[in-house]
Amino acid sequence: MTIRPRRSVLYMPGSNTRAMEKAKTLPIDAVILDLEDSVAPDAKAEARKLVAATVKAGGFGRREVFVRVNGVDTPWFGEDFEAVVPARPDVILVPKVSSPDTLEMISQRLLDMHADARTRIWIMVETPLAIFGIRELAACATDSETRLGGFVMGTNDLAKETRVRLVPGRAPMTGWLADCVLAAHAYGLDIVDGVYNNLSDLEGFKRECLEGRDLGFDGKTLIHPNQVEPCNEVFSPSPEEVALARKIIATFDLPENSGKGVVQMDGRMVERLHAEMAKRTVAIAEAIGMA
Ligand SMILES: CC(C)(COP(=O)(O)OP(=O)(O)OC[C@H]1O[C@@H](n2cnc3c(N)ncnc32)[C@H](O)[C@@H]1OP(=O)(O)O)[C@@H](O)C(=O)NCCC(=O)NCCSC(=O)C[C@H](O)C(=O)O
Ligand SMILES: [Mg+2]
Repeated sequence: MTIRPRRSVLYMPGSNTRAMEKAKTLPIDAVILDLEDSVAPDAKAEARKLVAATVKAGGFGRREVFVRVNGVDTPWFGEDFEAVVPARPDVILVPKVSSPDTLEMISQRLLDMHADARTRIWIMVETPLAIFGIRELAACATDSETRLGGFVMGTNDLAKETRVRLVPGRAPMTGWLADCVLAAHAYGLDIVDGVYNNLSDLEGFKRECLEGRDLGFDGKTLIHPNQVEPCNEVFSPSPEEVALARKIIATFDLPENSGKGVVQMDGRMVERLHAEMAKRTVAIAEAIGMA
């Protein structure tokens, strides 16, 4: 089983050369070089050039490289796309996508530009309409031409659009988050949780990481290097979980269990579905260098 870990996904403004260089030294799974909200209108053209050159130059190692372009309804989208696609990032992240039509338009554009086959499209889920239509958006993954690879939650924009408050525990939003996780995983997509704005509150941040992990997110988007370590810790399996996973796999590999769907192990029921989950845990551990 091959798995691409996406525990820690760090945003940085595409206008900030120092941050983009620093990202190459951080233990993150992915970077998002941002051309949208963190770049002021007057700085967009310069940032676009800088991001295209940074992606082309490479040096991010095993870290996956996302570029967040401006939304399709903005004056910058077309030029962002023209500059970023030839640079061949792993992912182009498109904000404020609310319907499959937009996704199809983006895919057609990639096709017309003969984009590198490995470049995927991810979308930010951050409008009320995207939440209403999340299943239809996720179902676009069944058409490989859309290149849809996953979702990133935009919890700040969701709060802005709905007037929901970003309170500890996120109770007002939990139903939406859970629906998005369900839709993503139903169609084999990865999904990454939104950001935690208070970068000096690491306790609150860790609590929100745990919340996201327990809801089924694959990782969390981050805004500052000090969030990386606690995030990786929460979204990595513990050594005990990996050891248990190996034991479950080994138990089902025993010749006497070959025909069994369920066995008893250390006083608990273990089914083949647990062996499948265990294989995923081990694959993640291997991918992050734990095993
Ligand atoms: C928030 C910040 C502006 C704070 O920056 P700064 O004041 O420079 O912080 P520090 O002095 O503590 O920085 C220490 C060193 O770390 C580097 N740094 C800081 N942030 C990053 C980063 N994100 N990536 C890489 N490196 C970073 C500094 O350069 C310092 O390095 P050094 O000098 O070598 O020691 C800043 O953290 C920041 O800009 N964060 C990202 C903001 C961003 O991208 N926002 C957009 C995404 S969030 C979003 O849009 C939400 C979504 O759409 C929604 O709707 O929810
Ligand atoms: Mg947003």
